Amino acid sequence: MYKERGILIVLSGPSGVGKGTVRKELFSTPETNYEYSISMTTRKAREGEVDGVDYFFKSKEEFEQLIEQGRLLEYANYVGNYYGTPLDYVNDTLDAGRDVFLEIEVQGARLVREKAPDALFIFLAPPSLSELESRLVGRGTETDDVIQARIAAAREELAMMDLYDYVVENDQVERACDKINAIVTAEHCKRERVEQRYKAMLKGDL
Ligand SMILES: Nc1nc2c(ncn2[C@@H]2O[C@H](COP(=O)(O)OP(=O)(O)O)[C@@H](O)[C@H]2O)c(=O)[nH]1
Ligand SMILES: Nc1ncnc2c1ncn2[C@@H]1O[C@H](COP(=O)(O)OP(=O)(O)O)[C@@H](O)[C@H]1O
Repeated sequence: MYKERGILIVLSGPSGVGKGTVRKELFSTPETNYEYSISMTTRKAREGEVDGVDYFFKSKEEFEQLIEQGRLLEYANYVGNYYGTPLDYVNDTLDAGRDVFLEIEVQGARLVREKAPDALFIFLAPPSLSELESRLVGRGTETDDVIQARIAAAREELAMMDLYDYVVENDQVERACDKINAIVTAEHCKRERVEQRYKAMLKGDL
C-alpha cells in the first residue's frame, strides 16, 4: 500500500520573534504529532541548555567536517556561528511517514526551499518592529552588540516573508500555535487527497 511521506515543516522568521517559544509550546502538548529536528551549532550553550536536547553543540572544525561530508540538509552562518540541520535524521523520519519540524533562520529556509521544494514554509512575523526589538532586549541572553546585529538582520529577514506559503503573526503564543497546527492539518488533507485517494480513484482502485 502507498505510504505517505511525512511533511517537512519549516518555521522561520527573525531572531526574537518567538520561534523558540512557539516551538516549545507546540512540543509541550501531546497532540503535537511532529518530530523536532535538533540542529547542530557552533554557538556556545546558554545557561540551562543541554547538548542533544536544545542543540548538538559542535566545534567549528567538527561542523566544517559535517559540511564537507554532506551531512547537512542546510546550514547557515548566522551572526558569527554555524547552524545546520542533520540530513539523515530528516530523511529517515520523513520516510517513516512522520512530519519533521525545523525551526531555522531565513537563509537556511531559503536553502531548504531549493533542496526540498515540497516542504511547508511558515513565516512567524512580529506584530511590529518595535515589539520585535523589545522581545530581543527583554530576553536578555545577548550582549548589546549581538542584539544590534540581530535587529539589523531582522530588517532584511522581514523582507523575505513573501517567499513563504503562510505568514503567522506571533501576537499571542497559543494563537500562533493554533494557526500552525491548522496549517499543517490542512496541508495533510490536501496531500492525502491528491496523493492517495485521487490517484487511486483514477487508476480505478476505489
Ligand atoms: N539555518 C539554520 N538556522 C537555525 C538552525 N537551528 C537554529 N537556527 C536559527 O538560528 C538562529 C539563532 O539561534 P539561537 O542562537 O538559538 O538564538 P535564538 O533562536 O534567537 O534564541 C535562530 O533564528 C534559529 O531559528 C539550523 O539548523 N539551521
Ligand atoms: N507572543 C509573544 N508575546 C510576547 N512575548 C513573546 C511572545 N513570543 C515570544 N515572546 C518573548 O520574546 C522573546 C524572544 O522569543 P524567542 O522564542 O527566544 O525568539 P526566537 O527563537 O525567534 O529568537 C522571549 O523573551 C519570549 O519570551
